[in-house]
Amino acid sequence: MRRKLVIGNWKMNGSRAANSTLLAGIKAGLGDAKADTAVCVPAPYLAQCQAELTGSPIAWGSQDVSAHASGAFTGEVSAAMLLDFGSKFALVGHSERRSYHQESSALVAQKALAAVNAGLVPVVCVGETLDEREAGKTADVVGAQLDAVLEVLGTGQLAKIVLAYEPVWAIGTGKTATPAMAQEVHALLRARVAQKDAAAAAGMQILYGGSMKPENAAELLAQPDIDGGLIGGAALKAADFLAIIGAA
Ligand SMILES: O=C[C@H](O)COP(=O)(O)O
Repeated sequence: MRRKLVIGNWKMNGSRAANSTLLAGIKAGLGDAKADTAVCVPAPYLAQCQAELTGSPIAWGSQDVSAHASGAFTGEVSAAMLLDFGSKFALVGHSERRSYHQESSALVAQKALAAVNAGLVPVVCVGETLDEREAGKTADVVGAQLDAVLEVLGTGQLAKIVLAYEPVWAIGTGKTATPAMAQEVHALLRARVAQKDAAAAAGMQILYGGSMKPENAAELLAQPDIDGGLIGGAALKAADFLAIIGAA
């Protein structure tokens, strides 16, 4: 039985004061939630998460990680640096990184590998655009994005990653994939992982992201291959984030 995992992706939002209020609200309302919980925050706030979340059940992580271990890579943050601040997760290949920063699937795969090698859990994001979906290319697009990662990870490493299916057309738009649409893609992603490592596929947490909110979370999270959520906008309000965690 896979545990449910709900991750809040704050994107480029927050301030020290607002973060404190949000984290305190989440901690206060978490109760005995059954789902695992984490927040992926802008890198400058990792120290704040470490200070305010250590000892709580809430894990934290980054929204990106360098493919390189160290050196002359201005502006990048290495996996070791993220670990220095107690991070557990690193998002890799979020569609906003792929589209605004031209990150290729090959680079995303190298980032996932760097994370795994350092002991971070990469949350590998895949997803198709609306044009790709309407052209019937969803399976090919997400399959190719996944394959790039499967190619670089060695035996045993597949059990150390989390996948997130985020249809690009559903991110921040208020449009959500129907539970059936999301389930179909999650099942095909799991089947593709199973071709390489059946045990890892059976245990792999595959999260859905894209306008998940309290009103639609329960139905999405009830699907057999949806193991949690990667939450954007609704993760910025403690009550909404807690409601989604409660639905998981
Ligand atoms: O990483 C989170 C996703 O991009 C979803 O964002 P959203 O919940 O605001 O649609």
